[in-house]
Amino acid sequence: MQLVNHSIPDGVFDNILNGVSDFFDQTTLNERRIYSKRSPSDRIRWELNSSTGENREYLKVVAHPQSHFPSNPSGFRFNYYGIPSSIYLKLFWVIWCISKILEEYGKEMRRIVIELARAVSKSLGFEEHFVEKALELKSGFDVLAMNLYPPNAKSKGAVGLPQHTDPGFIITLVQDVNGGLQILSHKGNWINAYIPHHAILIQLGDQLEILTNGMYKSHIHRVIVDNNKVQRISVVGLHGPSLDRLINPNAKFVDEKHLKKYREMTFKEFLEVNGDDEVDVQSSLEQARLL
Ligand SMILES: O=C(O)CCC(=O)C(=O)O
Ligand SMILES: [Fe+2]
Repeated sequence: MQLVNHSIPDGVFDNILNGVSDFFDQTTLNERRIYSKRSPSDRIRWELNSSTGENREYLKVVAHPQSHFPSNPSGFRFNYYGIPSSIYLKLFWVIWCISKILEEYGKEMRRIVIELARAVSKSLGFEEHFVEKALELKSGFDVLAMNLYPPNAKSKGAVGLPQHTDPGFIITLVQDVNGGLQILSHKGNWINAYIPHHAILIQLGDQLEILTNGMYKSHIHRVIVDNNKVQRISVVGLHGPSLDRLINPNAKFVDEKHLKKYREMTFKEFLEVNGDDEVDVQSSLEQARLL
């Protein structure tokens, strides 16, 4: 689904995509490596995968309930592991310059997500706050992932990101150039996602599938890079329930004909099933499946 009439000023999209592009342009790979995973408590996480199975660099930042953009010092590491402080200061400066943009973007996406939660509640026949309450979205766990895919000439294969679903309620996505993202249709065909300029792509996440006992399906998607002449940036908002919230198929969707298909887990447990931690925001829908 694409949201076009969203009342978010165009400048918010231009700022975030330019800001993320500046971040990658103004820093070297070695400098960005500072944010490699070192501890599960890190609130900023960088990774580069450059192989036949995945060609993507990303920076993930926790955006809610507490934003960890580097204007908030708890999100920032200083002077560990013998890395010269000049590199820390440079990265701090570069990210600090875009932190207001990230914060503004994160807030706009949350507003959209709450509006969608109300629309989804009504579409399910519940009162409009049903989803917000069931997932405790007020203290929902949101992560922004800033993804950079190389042009085909620089990738190690056709795959930007292998097929997966994303945890959470709703996933928002904006991009600088079209190309690469594909969504699996219910008939089993890969559909190229075309996202108009200044539109937001909305995908459904695992916890909505669990809450509705499989009535709404989490979107299976992947990124293919072999047609990309230029590099592509996407900014993905993973908007989830509160980490401590137990997520269970709602009774309305369970009866003798529709048995409970997923086990009950807190969102945090769900994110940790495969040995990942919450900032990795990896799916474990298959492990949660009972039927
Ligand atoms: O970059 C894209 O188009 C998709 C990224 C994605 O699926 C993710 O970050 O989970
Ligand atoms: Fe994804």
